[in-house]
Amino acid sequence: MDKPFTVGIVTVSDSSFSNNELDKSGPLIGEMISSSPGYKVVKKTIVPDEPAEITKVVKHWSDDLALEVVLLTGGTGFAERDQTPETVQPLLTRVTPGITQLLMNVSLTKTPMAALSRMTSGFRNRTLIVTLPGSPKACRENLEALLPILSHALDLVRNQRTRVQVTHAALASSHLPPGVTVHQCVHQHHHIPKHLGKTNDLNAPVTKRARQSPYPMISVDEAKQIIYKCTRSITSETMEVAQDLVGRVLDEDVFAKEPVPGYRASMVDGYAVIASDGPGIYPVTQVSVASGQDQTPTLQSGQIARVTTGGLVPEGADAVVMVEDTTLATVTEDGKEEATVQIHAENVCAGSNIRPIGSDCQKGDLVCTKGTIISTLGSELGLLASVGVTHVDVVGKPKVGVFSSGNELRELHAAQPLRIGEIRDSNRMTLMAAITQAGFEAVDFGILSDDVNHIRAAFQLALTKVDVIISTGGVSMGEADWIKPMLEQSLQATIHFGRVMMKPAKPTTFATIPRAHSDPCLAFALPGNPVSATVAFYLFVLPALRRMSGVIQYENTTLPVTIKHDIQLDSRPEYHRVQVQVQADGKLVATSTGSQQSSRMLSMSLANGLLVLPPSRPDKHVVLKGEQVQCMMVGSFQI
Ligand SMILES: Nc1nc2c(c(=O)[nH]1)N[C@H]1C(S)=C(S)[C@@H](COP(=O)(O)OP(=O)(O)OC[C@H]3O[C@@H](n4cnc5c(N)ncnc54)[C@H](O)[C@@H]3O)O[C@H]1N2
Ligand code: MOO
Ligand SMILES: [Mg+2]
Repeated sequence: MDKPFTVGIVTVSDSSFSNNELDKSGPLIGEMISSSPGYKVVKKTIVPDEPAEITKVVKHWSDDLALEVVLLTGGTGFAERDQTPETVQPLLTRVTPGITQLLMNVSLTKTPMAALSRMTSGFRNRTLIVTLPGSPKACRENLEALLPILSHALDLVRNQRTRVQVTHAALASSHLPPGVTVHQCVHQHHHIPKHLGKTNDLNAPVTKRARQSPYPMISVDEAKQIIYKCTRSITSETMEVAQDLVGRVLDEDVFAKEPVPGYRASMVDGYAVIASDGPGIYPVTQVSVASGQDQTPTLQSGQIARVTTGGLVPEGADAVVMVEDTTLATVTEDGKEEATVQIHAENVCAGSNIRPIGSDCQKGDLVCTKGTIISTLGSELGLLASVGVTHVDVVGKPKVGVFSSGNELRELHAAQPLRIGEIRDSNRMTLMAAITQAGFEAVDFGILSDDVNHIRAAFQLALTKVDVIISTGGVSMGEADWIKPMLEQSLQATIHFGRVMMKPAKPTTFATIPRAHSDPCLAFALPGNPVSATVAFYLFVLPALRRMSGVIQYENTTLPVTIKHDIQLDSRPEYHRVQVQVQADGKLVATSTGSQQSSRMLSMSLANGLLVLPPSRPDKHVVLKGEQVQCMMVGSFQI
């Protein structure tokens, strides 16, 4: 059985707020919902007829708690304090006039007085919000009308099936299509695209294209959060403990397979003794150089054994005396061996200079926890090797497909010289290198022409081969910018955002493309301008790839740097390319790489950091030489 739909109930009423006993509608709705299978009331509250209070609870329940339904009762009438509909309406990202009309129609069949109720309904992202009248009777009638369609409506949202996919059969039964699991669907889309207008129709002529972008401009932080919500780690795989494990993230707790040391080992070069024998001259009856042995020899009282550091301490011996605390007494006839040695050390304690079995690590001890990154320092690899762990489960790594798009693009290595209007495809070169350098597999899907069929076919192929697709070009307002409409109209993708308030890379687009037999594919449709594509890669794609491979420990590290000259601020928050250097006094100083045109790859090639500059304000147009600014490091320092 699917998990129940989560419901929150808000009673909006000044009087019920001051005396909770007066609230009859809230409990009634709670009872009706709770007694309907498939729902769970997870939140209930009473607020006064105050827009700020209503807004706070609706936003919190939908944005933070992600409830699937919020039902409000009260405040829908004509009294001056009745402000529920006008408070809720601006919070909605999509209205559902059909639901509002259904409720009104049902109410009107009961009484014409229903016309005096101002119900409203709609979605705030994935939360359905319905304002019901305040009277218990009207609430009951409305809910009776709503409940028969509610679960289907919520099912569509939860599973993100599109209108095309919703057949009458699907309406009659709430079962999912074959091959599609609830799990897949739930993770498929997290955000309903909030188009401000109509996206371009793939079949429409240029005369019909939108002249304003229908995609709202969101902040970089919002964009990152959206991406992270859609980002899931790749299924784990078992790998041999070896160098190529570096950078991988353990997907299991790992326990020692063997104790370390596995035998009583000497900590020093010297003589294994029986501590109670005390100082004196003793025959050297055994030699134990650190090496494999078939059995443990035994030492009798009155004997000593010569041992090396890490060598096996014979049975019976309980301490090792350092060679420095002994002298040679006699040698064998051939003069090649020690016959007897004098032990000078006094008051030797039992156990001294011996590492007992398992004293470094017991068999079964936890040595590495799930989530550990096998670091380049190699210490985790050494640890695993030391305790006999030969294989571990690690989080898989996403495969990344890369396209460039644009009729003007030519392969660098193409035989013919460029014709007028043509340029070299540099984006694939940059991105493939950056992906590989970051430790991910990059699959080259070549250059796409600005032809919708070509673009669609290439994406369809990539969907079968990779976990993440990065395309560049074709995402802005031009007549050949087909990527967004193609994603939505041909691949039923959800475009989670299509513009970000930043410079460069404003038209950065992020979508998830559903697939029948696996998780949705993440698609980053980056702008064509080479610098825009590169910055967007470091800012959005790389952290997502890392998360998919289980790395959540670090991303987009920023450091405070001192700028070496004035920099003009842009109206958009800007990622200004700089070269960061470490001064002799340890201070980090940043020099701009010059003109920041998003076409100018030179501004990127010299950079190892991106200054995170705020947008200009009337009182601040420039950051001055000597000011400290946060800088996102994308490369290493020249020290
Ligand atoms: N009317 C508007 N025009 C533009 C806007 C806008 O908001 N309104 N946004 C501008 C911004 S900002 C950017 S960034 C670009 C993004 O354009 P697209 O993503 O649609 O990319 P294209 O139009 O295909 O190409 C833009 C530019 O980049 C060159 N390019 C493309 N691919 C490559 C490649 N693989 N290697 C090297 N260079 C490439 C292409 O030739 C163009 O010069 O849109 C602005 N326009
Ligand atoms: O955002 Mo665009 O990337 O300025 O050039
Ligand atoms: Mg364009």
